[in-house]
Amino acid sequence: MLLAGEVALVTGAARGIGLATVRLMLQHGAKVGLADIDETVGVATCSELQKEFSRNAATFIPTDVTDSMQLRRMFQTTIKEFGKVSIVCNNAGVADEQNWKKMIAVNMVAMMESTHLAVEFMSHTRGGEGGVVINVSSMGGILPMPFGPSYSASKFGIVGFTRSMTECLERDGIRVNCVCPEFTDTAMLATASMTSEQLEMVQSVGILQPEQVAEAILQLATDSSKAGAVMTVTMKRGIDFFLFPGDPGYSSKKSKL
Ligand SMILES: NC(=O)c1ccc[n+]([C@@H]2O[C@H](COP(=O)([O-])OP(=O)(O)OC[C@H]3O[C@@H](n4cnc5c(N)ncnc54)[C@H](O)[C@@H]3O)[C@@H](O)[C@H]2O)c1
Ligand SMILES: CC/C=C\C[C@H](O)/C=C/C=C\C=C\C=C\[C@@H](O)[C@@H](O)C/C=C\CCC(=O)O
Repeated sequence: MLLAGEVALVTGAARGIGLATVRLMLQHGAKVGLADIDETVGVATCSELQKEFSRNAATFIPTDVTDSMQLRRMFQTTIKEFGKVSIVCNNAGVADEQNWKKMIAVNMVAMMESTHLAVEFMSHTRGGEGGVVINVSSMGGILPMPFGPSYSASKFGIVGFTRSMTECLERDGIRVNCVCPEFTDTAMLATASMTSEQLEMVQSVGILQPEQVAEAILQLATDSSKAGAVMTVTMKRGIDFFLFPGDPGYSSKKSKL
Protein backbone atom coordinates (compact mmCIF):
# COMPACT_ATOMS: atom_id res chain seq x y z
CA MET A 1 0.00 0.00 0.00
CA LEU A 2 2.48 2.60 -1.22
CA LEU A 3 -0.13 5.35 -1.49
CA ALA A 4 -2.22 4.88 1.67
CA GLY A 5 -3.46 8.30 2.81
CA GLU A 6 -2.68 9.96 -0.55
CA VAL A 7 -5.22 11.68 -2.79
CA ALA A 8 -4.48 11.68 -6.51
CA LEU A 9 -5.93 13.63 -9.41
CA VAL A 10 -5.44 12.12 -12.89
CA THR A 11 -6.46 13.87 -16.12
CA GLY A 12 -7.35 11.92 -19.25
CA ALA A 13 -8.39 9.18 -16.81
CA ALA A 14 -11.22 7.55 -18.77
CA ARG A 15 -8.99 5.20 -20.77
CA GLY A 16 -5.45 4.31 -21.86
CA ILE A 17 -2.45 5.36 -19.76
CA GLY A 18 -4.64 7.51 -17.48
CA LEU A 19 -6.96 4.63 -16.61
CA ALA A 20 -4.05 2.20 -16.00
CA THR A 21 -2.54 4.82 -13.67
CA VAL A 22 -5.80 5.31 -11.75
CA ARG A 23 -6.19 1.55 -11.32
CA LEU A 24 -2.62 1.12 -10.01
CA MET A 25 -3.02 4.06 -7.62
CA LEU A 26 -6.27 2.58 -6.26
CA GLN A 27 -4.53 -0.80 -5.82
CA HIS A 28 -1.92 1.03 -3.72
CA GLY A 29 -4.51 2.61 -1.43
CA ALA A 30 -4.89 6.14 -2.86
CA LYS A 31 -8.19 7.91 -3.30
CA VAL A 32 -8.43 9.17 -6.87
CA GLY A 33 -10.25 11.93 -8.74
CA LEU A 34 -10.67 10.92 -12.39
CA ALA A 35 -10.92 13.90 -14.78
CA ASP A 36 -11.75 13.54 -18.46
CA ILE A 37 -13.61 15.36 -21.22
CA ASP A 38 -15.43 12.13 -22.12
CA GLU A 39 -18.21 12.12 -19.54
CA THR A 40 -20.00 8.99 -20.81
CA VAL A 41 -16.94 6.72 -20.65
CA GLY A 42 -15.61 8.50 -17.55
CA VAL A 43 -18.78 7.95 -15.49
CA ALA A 44 -19.05 4.28 -16.55
CA THR A 45 -15.36 3.63 -15.85
CA CYS A 46 -15.50 5.30 -12.45
CA SER A 47 -18.57 3.31 -11.47
CA GLU A 48 -16.78 0.04 -12.37
CA LEU A 49 -13.77 1.11 -10.28
CA GLN A 50 -16.02 1.99 -7.32
CA LYS A 51 -17.49 -1.54 -7.47
CA GLU A 52 -14.03 -3.11 -7.68
CA PHE A 53 -12.37 -1.00 -4.98
CA SER A 54 -14.69 1.07 -2.80
CA ARG A 55 -17.45 3.57 -3.44
CA ASN A 56 -15.46 6.17 -1.51
CA ALA A 57 -12.18 5.58 -3.33
CA ALA A 58 -12.89 7.19 -6.70
CA THR A 59 -14.86 10.08 -8.10
CA PHE A 60 -15.35 11.28 -11.69
CA ILE A 61 -15.02 14.99 -12.49
CA PRO A 62 -16.06 15.94 -16.05
CA THR A 63 -13.29 18.27 -17.19
CA ASP A 64 -12.07 19.86 -20.38
CA VAL A 65 -8.50 20.64 -19.36
CA THR A 66 -8.33 23.54 -21.83
CA ASP A 67 -11.02 25.41 -19.85
CA SER A 68 -9.41 27.32 -16.95
CA MET A 69 -12.61 27.36 -14.87
CA GLN A 70 -13.11 23.62 -15.26
CA LEU A 71 -9.48 22.95 -14.38
CA ARG A 72 -9.82 24.97 -11.15
CA ARG A 73 -13.11 23.21 -10.35
CA MET A 74 -11.35 19.84 -10.84
CA PHE A 75 -9.03 20.67 -7.92
CA GLN A 76 -11.81 22.14 -5.78
CA THR A 77 -14.07 19.10 -6.30
CA THR A 78 -11.32 16.62 -5.41
CA ILE A 79 -10.46 18.57 -2.25
CA LYS A 80 -14.16 18.79 -1.29
CA GLU A 81 -14.58 15.03 -1.82
CA PHE A 82 -11.34 13.72 -0.29
CA GLY A 83 -9.99 16.59 1.87
CA LYS A 84 -6.78 17.31 -0.09
CA VAL A 85 -4.79 16.64 -3.27
CA SER A 86 -1.26 15.25 -2.91
CA ILE A 87 -0.53 13.70 -6.34
CA VAL A 88 -1.41 15.32 -9.68
CA CYS A 89 -0.89 13.37 -12.90
CA ASN A 90 -1.33 15.63 -15.93
CA ASN A 91 -1.92 12.95 -18.55
CA ALA A 92 -4.71 14.19 -20.86
CA GLY A 93 -3.42 14.47 -24.40
CA VAL A 94 -4.32 14.31 -28.08
CA ALA A 95 -2.38 13.61 -31.29
CA ASP A 96 -3.89 15.76 -34.04
CA GLU A 97 -1.48 17.55 -36.37
CA GLN A 98 -4.35 19.12 -38.36
CA ASN A 99 -5.64 20.95 -35.26
CA TRP A 100 -2.23 21.78 -33.88
CA LYS A 101 -3.25 24.91 -31.95
CA LYS A 102 -5.86 22.90 -30.08
CA MET A 103 -3.27 20.15 -29.54
CA ILE A 104 -0.81 22.63 -28.01
CA ALA A 105 -3.64 23.86 -25.75
CA VAL A 106 -4.45 20.34 -24.48
CA ASN A 107 -0.96 18.83 -24.35
CA MET A 108 1.12 21.77 -23.18
CA VAL A 109 -0.83 24.84 -22.01
CA ALA A 110 -3.26 22.79 -19.88
CA MET A 111 -0.40 20.84 -18.27
CA MET A 112 1.30 24.13 -17.37
CA GLU A 113 -1.92 25.63 -16.00
CA SER A 114 -2.70 22.50 -13.99
CA THR A 115 0.83 22.48 -12.54
CA HIS A 116 0.41 26.13 -11.46
CA LEU A 117 -2.94 25.22 -9.87
CA ALA A 118 -1.30 22.26 -8.11
CA VAL A 119 1.18 24.70 -6.59
CA GLU A 120 -1.70 27.01 -5.58
CA PHE A 121 -3.67 24.22 -3.87
CA MET A 122 -0.80 22.12 -2.46
CA SER A 123 1.98 24.56 -1.53
CA HIS A 124 3.40 24.69 2.00
CA THR A 125 3.32 28.47 1.62
CA ARG A 126 -0.50 28.33 1.48
CA GLY A 127 -1.03 25.79 4.25
CA GLY A 128 -0.98 22.78 1.92
CA GLU A 129 0.84 19.51 2.56
CA GLY A 130 2.99 19.63 -0.60
CA GLY A 131 3.13 16.59 -2.88
CA VAL A 132 4.07 15.62 -6.40
CA VAL A 133 3.11 16.56 -9.97
CA ILE A 134 3.78 14.06 -12.77
CA ASN A 135 3.44 15.38 -16.32
CA VAL A 136 3.02 12.80 -19.10
CA SER A 137 5.26 13.82 -21.99
CA SER A 138 6.57 11.32 -24.59
CA MET A 139 9.77 10.05 -26.19
CA GLY A 140 8.59 12.52 -28.83
CA GLY A 141 9.47 15.16 -26.20
CA ILE A 142 13.14 14.13 -26.39
CA LEU A 143 13.48 12.84 -29.97
CA PRO A 144 12.12 14.55 -33.07
CA MET A 145 8.98 13.02 -34.62
CA PRO A 146 9.03 13.83 -38.35
CA PHE A 147 5.45 12.54 -38.69
CA GLY A 148 4.22 14.67 -35.77
CA PRO A 149 6.17 17.93 -35.47
CA SER A 150 3.51 19.84 -33.53
CA TYR A 151 2.85 16.86 -31.25
CA SER A 152 6.59 16.66 -30.64
CA ALA A 153 6.75 20.41 -29.91
CA SER A 154 3.98 20.08 -27.31
CA LYS A 155 5.89 17.27 -25.61
CA PHE A 156 9.30 19.05 -25.76
CA GLY A 157 7.50 21.96 -24.07
CA ILE A 158 6.46 19.77 -21.18
CA VAL A 159 10.02 18.48 -20.72
CA GLY A 160 11.42 22.04 -20.65
CA PHE A 161 8.70 23.27 -18.30
CA THR A 162 9.14 20.34 -15.91
CA ARG A 163 12.95 20.63 -15.80
CA SER A 164 12.58 24.33 -14.95
CA MET A 165 10.15 23.83 -12.04
CA THR A 166 12.72 22.58 -9.52
CA GLU A 167 12.28 25.57 -7.18
CA CYS A 168 8.87 24.18 -6.23
CA LEU A 169 10.54 21.57 -4.05
CA GLU A 170 12.16 23.93 -1.56
CA ARG A 171 9.56 26.70 -1.77
CA ASP A 172 6.32 24.70 -1.96
CA GLY A 173 7.22 21.14 -0.95
CA ILE A 174 6.16 19.96 -4.40
CA ARG A 175 8.20 17.72 -6.73
CA VAL A 176 7.44 18.26 -10.44
CA ASN A 177 8.62 15.42 -12.71
CA CYS A 178 7.71 14.06 -16.13
CA VAL A 179 7.58 10.70 -17.87
CA CYS A 180 8.43 10.10 -21.54
CA PRO A 181 6.99 6.80 -22.79
CA GLU A 182 7.64 5.27 -26.20
CA PHE A 183 4.71 4.10 -28.31
CA THR A 184 2.01 2.62 -26.07
CA ASP A 185 -0.93 0.36 -26.86
CA THR A 186 -3.86 2.78 -26.46
CA ALA A 187 -6.61 4.33 -28.57
CA MET A 188 -4.26 7.23 -29.39
CA LEU A 189 -1.83 4.92 -31.18
CA ALA A 190 -4.55 2.71 -32.67
CA THR A 191 -6.31 5.67 -34.31
CA ALA A 192 -3.20 7.56 -35.48
CA SER A 193 -3.03 7.85 -39.26
CA MET A 194 0.39 6.55 -40.29
CA THR A 195 2.03 5.47 -43.51
CA SER A 196 3.22 1.87 -43.81
CA GLU A 197 6.80 3.10 -43.29
CA GLN A 198 5.83 4.86 -40.09
CA LEU A 199 3.97 1.76 -38.89
CA GLU A 200 7.07 -0.30 -39.60
CA MET A 201 9.13 2.13 -37.52
CA VAL A 202 6.66 1.80 -34.63
CA GLN A 203 6.72 -2.00 -34.89
CA SER A 204 10.53 -2.02 -34.96
CA VAL A 205 10.72 0.15 -31.81
CA GLY A 206 8.01 -1.98 -30.14
CA ILE A 207 4.84 -1.10 -28.25
CA LEU A 208 4.57 -0.68 -24.48
CA GLN A 209 1.51 -1.65 -22.45
CA PRO A 210 -0.22 1.19 -20.54
CA GLU A 211 0.39 -0.74 -17.29
CA GLN A 212 4.17 -0.37 -17.82
CA VAL A 213 3.76 3.40 -18.04
CA ALA A 214 1.52 3.37 -14.95
CA GLU A 215 4.30 1.57 -13.00
CA ALA A 216 6.71 4.34 -14.03
CA ILE A 217 4.24 7.01 -12.87
CA LEU A 218 3.84 5.20 -9.53
CA GLN A 219 7.63 5.24 -9.14
CA LEU A 220 7.71 9.01 -9.69
CA ALA A 221 4.82 9.44 -7.26
CA THR A 222 6.70 7.64 -4.49
CA ASP A 223 10.39 8.50 -5.10
CA SER A 224 10.99 11.54 -2.92
CA SER A 225 14.51 12.02 -4.34
CA LYS A 226 13.31 13.16 -7.78
CA ALA A 227 12.43 16.75 -8.73
CA GLY A 228 12.67 18.10 -12.29
CA ALA A 229 13.42 14.55 -13.44
CA VAL A 230 12.76 13.28 -16.97
CA MET A 231 11.95 9.58 -16.79
CA THR A 232 11.92 7.50 -19.97
CA VAL A 233 10.01 4.25 -20.51
CA THR A 234 11.29 2.27 -23.49
CA MET A 235 11.09 -1.29 -24.77
CA LYS A 236 14.88 -1.61 -24.78
CA ARG A 237 15.75 -0.07 -21.43
CA GLY A 238 12.54 -0.17 -19.37
CA ILE A 239 12.38 2.65 -16.81
CA ASP A 240 15.36 5.01 -16.94
CA PHE A 241 16.18 8.71 -16.50
CA PHE A 242 17.29 10.99 -19.32
CA LEU A 243 20.18 13.28 -18.39
CA PHE A 244 20.83 16.58 -20.19
CA PRO A 245 24.09 18.56 -20.34
CA GLY A 246 24.63 20.14 -16.94
CA ASP A 247 22.64 17.48 -15.02
CA PRO A 248 24.63 15.75 -12.25
CA GLY A 249 26.11 12.52 -13.69
CA TYR A 250 25.60 13.58 -17.32
CA SER A 251 29.22 13.20 -18.45
CA SER A 252 29.69 9.79 -16.83
CA LYS A 253 26.34 8.34 -17.89
CA LYS A 254 25.81 9.74 -21.40
CA SER A 255 22.04 9.28 -21.75
CA LYS A 256 21.16 6.45 -24.10
CA LEU A 257 17.85 5.73 -25.82
N1 LIG B 1 -0.12 6.08 -26.75
C1 LIG B 1 1.14 6.44 -26.95
O1 LIG B 1 1.85 5.89 -27.81
C2 LIG B 1 1.76 7.50 -26.08
C3 LIG B 1 3.17 7.51 -25.96
C4 LIG B 1 3.76 8.50 -25.18
C5 LIG B 1 2.97 9.43 -24.53
N2 LIG B 1 1.62 9.39 -24.66
C6 LIG B 1 0.84 10.42 -23.93
O2 LIG B 1 0.12 9.76 -22.89
C7 LIG B 1 -1.04 10.51 -22.56
C8 LIG B 1 -2.26 9.59 -22.57
O3 LIG B 1 -2.43 9.12 -23.89
P1 LIG B 1 -3.12 7.72 -24.25
O4 LIG B 1 -2.20 7.05 -25.18
O5 LIG B 1 -3.58 7.03 -23.03
O6 LIG B 1 -4.33 8.29 -25.12
P2 LIG B 1 -5.89 8.00 -25.13
O7 LIG B 1 -6.38 8.69 -26.33
O8 LIG B 1 -6.17 6.55 -24.95
O9 LIG B 1 -6.40 8.73 -23.79
C9 LIG B 1 -6.38 10.14 -23.68
C10 LIG B 1 -7.49 10.58 -22.75
O10 LIG B 1 -7.42 12.01 -22.67
C11 LIG B 1 -8.74 12.52 -22.74
N3 LIG B 1 -8.72 13.90 -23.22
C12 LIG B 1 -8.44 14.35 -24.46
N4 LIG B 1 -8.61 15.67 -24.53
C13 LIG B 1 -8.99 16.08 -23.30
C14 LIG B 1 -9.32 17.35 -22.75
N5 LIG B 1 -9.32 18.48 -23.48
N6 LIG B 1 -9.66 17.41 -21.44
C15 LIG B 1 -9.67 16.29 -20.69
N7 LIG B 1 -9.41 15.06 -21.16
C16 LIG B 1 -9.06 14.96 -22.46
C17 LIG B 1 -9.46 11.58 -23.70
O11 LIG B 1 -10.87 11.67 -23.58
C18 LIG B 1 -8.89 10.23 -23.29
O12 LIG B 1 -9.67 9.61 -22.29
C19 LIG B 1 -1.10 11.64 -23.59
O13 LIG B 1 -0.60 12.83 -23.02
C20 LIG B 1 -0.20 11.15 -24.71
O14 LIG B 1 0.31 12.21 -25.46
C21 LIG B 1 1.00 8.45 -25.41
C1 LIG C 1 1.05 9.19 -33.29
C2 LIG C 1 0.78 9.38 -31.88
C3 LIG C 1 1.07 8.22 -31.02
C4 LIG C 1 2.02 8.19 -30.13
C5 LIG C 1 3.00 9.27 -29.98
C6 LIG C 1 3.75 9.04 -28.76
O1 LIG C 1 3.70 9.99 -27.78
C7 LIG C 1 4.95 8.24 -28.84
C8 LIG C 1 6.16 8.63 -29.22
C9 LIG C 1 7.25 7.68 -29.06
C10 LIG C 1 8.42 7.73 -29.64
C11 LIG C 1 8.84 8.68 -30.62
C12 LIG C 1 10.01 8.46 -31.19
C13 LIG C 1 10.50 9.26 -32.28
C14 LIG C 1 11.56 8.79 -32.94
C15 LIG C 1 12.13 9.43 -34.13
O2 LIG C 1 13.16 10.33 -33.81
C16 LIG C 1 12.64 8.35 -35.05
O3 LIG C 1 13.07 8.94 -36.19
C17 LIG C 1 13.75 7.52 -34.42
C18 LIG C 1 13.60 6.09 -34.73
C19 LIG C 1 13.68 5.14 -33.82
C20 LIG C 1 13.76 5.39 -32.37
C21 LIG C 1 14.48 4.24 -31.70
C22 LIG C 1 14.10 4.04 -30.27
O4 LIG C 1 13.20 4.70 -29.70
O5 LIG C 1 14.69 3.14 -29.65
